[in-house]
Amino acid sequence: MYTLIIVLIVLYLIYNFIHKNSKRYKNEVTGPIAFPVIGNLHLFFSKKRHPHQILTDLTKKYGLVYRFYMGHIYSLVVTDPDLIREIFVKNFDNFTDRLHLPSIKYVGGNYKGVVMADEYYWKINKAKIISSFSNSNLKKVSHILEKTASDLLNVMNEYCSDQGGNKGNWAPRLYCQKYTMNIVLRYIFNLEIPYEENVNGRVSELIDSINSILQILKSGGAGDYISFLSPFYDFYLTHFQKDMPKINKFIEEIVMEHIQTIDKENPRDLIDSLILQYDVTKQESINDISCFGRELFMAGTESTANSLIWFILIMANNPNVQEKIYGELKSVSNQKSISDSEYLKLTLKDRNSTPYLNASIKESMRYKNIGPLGIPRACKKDIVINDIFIPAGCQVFQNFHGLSHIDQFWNEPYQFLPERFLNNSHSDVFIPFSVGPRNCLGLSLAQDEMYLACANVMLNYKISPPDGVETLDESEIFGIAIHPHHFEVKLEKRQ
Ligand code: HEM
Repeated sequence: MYTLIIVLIVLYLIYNFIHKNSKRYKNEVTGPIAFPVIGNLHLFFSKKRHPHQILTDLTKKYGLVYRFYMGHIYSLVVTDPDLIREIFVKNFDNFTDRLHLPSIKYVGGNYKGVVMADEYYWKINKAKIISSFSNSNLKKVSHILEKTASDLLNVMNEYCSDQGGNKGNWAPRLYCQKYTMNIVLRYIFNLEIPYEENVNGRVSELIDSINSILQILKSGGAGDYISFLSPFYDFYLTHFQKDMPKINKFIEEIVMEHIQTIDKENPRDLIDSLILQYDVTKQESINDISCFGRELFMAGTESTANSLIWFILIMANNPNVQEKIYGELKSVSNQKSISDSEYLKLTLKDRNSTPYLNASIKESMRYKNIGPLGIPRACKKDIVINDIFIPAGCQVFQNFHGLSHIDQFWNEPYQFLPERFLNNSHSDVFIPFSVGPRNCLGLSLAQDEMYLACANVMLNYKISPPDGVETLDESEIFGIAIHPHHFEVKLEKRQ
């Protein structure tokens, strides 16, 4: 009996090996040798290189499009900008879906929200979200952004004036998280968490829960991609994971409070606008609205917070760039007799006058791309695009890290050189928000948040590594959003 089982297992492994490595279709691309069961996942076991770096390294051997098995799932890693547009723009209908994996199912509430929604729900929900975005009084968004950026400056001011009190160096992480979180909270839920509220309190708990949920997406690995482990992983997530219920409770309480206090003629925020589109007597509608709120909250906080954190770190390491930005901002602010904002010296209206800052923000997002592999999509039907066969069920990765770091597209890609964006938008390869109808919904919000925070922080403060430290560590921690190791900076108020 045991012998038979062993023979069957060995036969299966041989079959699986041949199946994965043989070319079954004309025009199929090749890739690294894939092993039975794990496929190419073993290549990620390196301690020195992160998955996005490994996938970019592989382009040297296999080119800008290659096949990579994530466990049993045939995946295509695409670093060819033309092919990315062919797939995600021209053939969008065939690549609308996300992959059905336990982690995506769990985080996306059974594929029903928007970020992790499957094709069916995405089509219904995206229309509702877009209509809510334009209905709600989000036209006031610049006011929300300015107020939140000014709150950030105020806490930084307090820090600076307290420095005599030995507060030590300034750690930007929680403050940047709070900045982006407050924008999303105000924008979606008409809520705010004042900076005076202890950063280690309720908000911090929420941030911790979000971080561990994002950790699930990051490390789904074996449970997601090794088929016989998936049901166990699914069971574990549904029954034992404690963070999602915490976030759900937080969001559901807000939605219920909105339902009770809504003024139908005057929606306060995105949740009110969604409530107007649903029959909220049904629990299912409440679940749907809560799911949108949760997903937007998660998609909109860590992504921009980490982009901002990287910007601050990079500025500390590049004093010359920082001085150049300051010079530009100072001259713009000197030319303004009155500010167009009740809160800030520089606003979104100044963007056209600050080309060097704009270039530096772009370059920081290229240099440290927080979402180096985007959110993969699934291929619906077998298709041949640009002479490349893509099978149904294939998972397609847009290799944003490769697009931002391959010599073929950039001179000195591992140097931080804002000048490269001064006369060239590089919009062919610089696409951190993805392309096509399912690209990032928060693109302009994220860009506005970045601009307001970077412009006003740079105008008001000089940032440098703490005394005795020459440069801050720029190495990356892999996650759903790539982030730096914990760091602190010295803040000096500009006169
Ligand atoms: C630096 C900041 C950000 C970056 C780099 C970023 C990048 C991305 C990327 C690469 C995708 C995947 C698109 C695809 O499937 O091809 C995405 C999706 C999405 N992002 Fe962002 N994002 C950022 C900030 C935000 C913000 C502030 C929000 C909103 C509050 C947001 C909301 C979303 C949503 C809702 C989706 C799902 C879109 C869909 O599936 O239709 N993002 N983002």
